[in-house]
Amino acid sequence: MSKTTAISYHKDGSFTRPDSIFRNVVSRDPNAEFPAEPGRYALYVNVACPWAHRTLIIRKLKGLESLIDVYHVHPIAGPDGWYFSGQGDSPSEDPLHPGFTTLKQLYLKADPTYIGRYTVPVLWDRKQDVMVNNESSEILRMLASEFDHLLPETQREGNKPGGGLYPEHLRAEIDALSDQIYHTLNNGVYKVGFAKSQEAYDANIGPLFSTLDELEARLEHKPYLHGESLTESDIRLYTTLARFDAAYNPVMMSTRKTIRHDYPRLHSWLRRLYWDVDGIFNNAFRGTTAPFSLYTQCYANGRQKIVLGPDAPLIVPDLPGEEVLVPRLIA
Ligand SMILES: N[C@@H](CCC(=O)N[C@@H](CS)C(=O)NCC(=O)O)C(=O)O
Repeated sequence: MSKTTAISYHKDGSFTRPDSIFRNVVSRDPNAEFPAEPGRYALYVNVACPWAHRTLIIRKLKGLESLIDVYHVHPIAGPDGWYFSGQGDSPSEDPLHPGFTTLKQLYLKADPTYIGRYTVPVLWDRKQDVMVNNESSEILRMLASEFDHLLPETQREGNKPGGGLYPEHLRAEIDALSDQIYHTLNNGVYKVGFAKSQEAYDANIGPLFSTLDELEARLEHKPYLHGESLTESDIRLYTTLARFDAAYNPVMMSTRKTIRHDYPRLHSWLRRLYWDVDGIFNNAFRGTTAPFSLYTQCYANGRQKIVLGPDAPLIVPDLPGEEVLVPRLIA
């Protein structure tokens, strides 16, 4: 099957996100096409990207750092999209394909007929030299469960309090909440911030804040979205809330409220994950969160490119730092 997808971001002024195309799975089954093996897979990420952020969180939360490599592209796109810059954490070329300087080259190596967006995250199989998957929700799930036999007992899902990140008895509830969070928040902030018509903006801003209001109420009697323990839904919400006051509110026009001023329970939930005061998350949240000012800068850049146009001035708003956005929690 030829892997093609629409490149266009907009339909009638509304931002649309095409489906990811590479959808293979890594499995704990040693006979699978992509069996979980130490050192075999690598993740390509952009530290500013919330979808890639999901995969960085789960890699650290599970303690998979020595089993799965990470390669960073430059956080701000070049003329050909994501590229390796040799600056900060980004190598000057693709470590697995010397000479490749863009993610586009990696996608075309995976499929020379590919026409579509060159998105992060990408999970790459070094052994067969192929792209396994470029859909963050699926990579999140694979990394959460399929490498467990390579990890110490305490890191395995079945041995986690509450039955792990995606326990059988909560699956329907987690899927339903993830779906709502995806449409109104994870992707909702893009539908608002990248709207190209007042109608598209108006249609999406209400559902975004209704979901935040609902989640605020939901946390009244429980520390995490589904009860006493962290689940997949918390990870999926975190990547959006960590960027909310730094980027989605000031740059992407989700201006009605901020997390730190208007949502005390969500704010305290965010600070708890971020600071990991009980040391139960292997610093997976703060340790994978970029400097907040980078989020501001990257979204200002993205909105200029996608909505305002290259001739518009690039203005990056001034914002407070970590000490105001997520004040430190002491154990
Ligand atoms: N559904 C994908 C979406 C990934 C995605 O859209 N990533 C953005 C960065 S935040 C990207 O790479 N965009 C490049 C482009 O649109 O050309 C996932 O969740 O993995």
